[in-house]
Amino acid sequence: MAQLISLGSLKAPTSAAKMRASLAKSGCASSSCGSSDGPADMSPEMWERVKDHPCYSEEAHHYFARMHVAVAPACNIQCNYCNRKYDCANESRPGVVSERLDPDQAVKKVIAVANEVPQLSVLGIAGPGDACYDWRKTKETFERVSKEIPDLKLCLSTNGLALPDYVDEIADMAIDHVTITINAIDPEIGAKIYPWVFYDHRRWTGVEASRILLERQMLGLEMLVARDILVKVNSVMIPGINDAHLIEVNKAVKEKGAFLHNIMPLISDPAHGTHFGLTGQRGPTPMEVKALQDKVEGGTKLMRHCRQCRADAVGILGEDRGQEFTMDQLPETVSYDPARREEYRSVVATVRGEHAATKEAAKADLAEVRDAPVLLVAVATRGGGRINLHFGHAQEFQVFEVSPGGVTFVGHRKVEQYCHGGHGEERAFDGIVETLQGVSTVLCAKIGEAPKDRLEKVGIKASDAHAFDWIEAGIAAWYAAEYGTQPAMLTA
Ligand SMILES: C[S@@+](CC[C@H](N)C(=O)[O-])C[C@H]1O[C@@H](n2cnc3c(N)ncnc32)[C@H](O)[C@@H]1O
Ligand code: SF4
Ligand code: SF4
Repeated sequence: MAQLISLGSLKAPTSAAKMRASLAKSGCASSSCGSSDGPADMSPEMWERVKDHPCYSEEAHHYFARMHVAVAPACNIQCNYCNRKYDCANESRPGVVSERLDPDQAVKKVIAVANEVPQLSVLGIAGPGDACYDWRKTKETFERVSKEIPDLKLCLSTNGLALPDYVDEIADMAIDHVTITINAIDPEIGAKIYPWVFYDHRRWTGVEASRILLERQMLGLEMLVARDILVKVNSVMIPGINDAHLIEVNKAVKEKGAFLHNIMPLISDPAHGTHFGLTGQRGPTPMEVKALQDKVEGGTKLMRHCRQCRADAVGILGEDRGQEFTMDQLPETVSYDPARREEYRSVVATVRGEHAATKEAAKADLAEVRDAPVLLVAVATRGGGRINLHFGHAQEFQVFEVSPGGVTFVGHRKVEQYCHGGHGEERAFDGIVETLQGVSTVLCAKIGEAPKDRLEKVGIKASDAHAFDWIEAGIAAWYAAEYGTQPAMLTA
């Protein structure tokens, strides 16, 4: 299985033939092995549209990467949580960029990344301002990239105010995925989030501003759905302002046909210079986010794996390779070579087959279901769907809920890396313990005795007994060993 682990590291796979041979031996050499038609709750046609999009499919994010190009700096509204002037190269947060690009530079960067990052499947424009308000640059970038790399999926993110003006062009350009940020459907609540909007040549404030924004967001959503474009709705969860209200937002966007709802925690820090940062508005804890997400289950399908990326992020979700591709590092001229991306895709098709097969096998291998607890398990992974990262190297943990009913992904939690070869391990460890609130066990590829004992003292077990297992299968095996009951169903 060593070759598969090298895919799990998500560096460019170098020995596709070896990997296929290994899979053939295990009786799973074809991409049709397992459920290649996708999850049971999705039609095969829909699966085809999302299966390579790391944000629209939780399963795809183990294998595929996105990149954002920061060509849209201007914005037509103000949100109380956003300040695009504050920038830090080490920070992963929406609206943050190291350099703004013009469409020429963006095309060059996309080609350079596509040549180097074979996992790349999506090009997104998420600001740092608004992709629709800065439409001329968004459009030119997408049109030119599509000519060079026609199979790259195009994706944009907008507050929705200018969206209805461009829906027809969006459809003509085959942009299949659009994200609208909708934080409230009640203008009174919206007024606490948006101090002003700029619309129809003038600035609007207060409830009137939110009413206009809301009407335009809903109109844009309806127009996109009518053209069969997949819409993801982002909502920033702001405790005490719109947290309880997001249940209503979820219902409303479901009625209008949104495909996904992404409830994201407010990131708030006085140093960012935002209104909320300065007034001390806090963001929710991971457990508060989970509790809200659990309440809206049954409404619009939830995205739980969003990493709240920078507007110039590059790579697999959770890793950011943006600093490797700044303009000053790119060659004078670039030309697209599809070979590595093509090879990678064929390898992933095979590996996915095996992953699906392990789940099918686990379903078929049901043990008697007995009373056993519902637990949260945190997994250290570098991608590829495996438990393949050292505890001390994790910058985030993927969290799964496990019970006799199954294994379900519930979110990720970012942490400061424990081992950094310097001071600060104490602080990092305390942060990890706080972030892992509610988690009973950590599964990782390796963990030292010292951190393991310290975790145990605060009631968190840690184990590397399932190193390099597929994540869900590893969790299921761990659970079966601990509680004598195999989870009944494995869901991604
Ligand atoms: C930078 S925006 C770009 C797209 C567009 N301007 C918008 O707001 O939808 C990308 C996403 O990040 C969210 N965002 C920006 N600042 C945030 C913060 N401080 N905390 C949480 N989410 C934030 C926005 O609400 C939006 O959903
Ligand atoms: S709409 Fe987007 S870019 Fe504009 S202020 Fe809000 S979060 Fe920032
Ligand atoms: S911010 Fe969320 S939805 Fe956007 S690219 Fe990152 S993970 Fe995907």
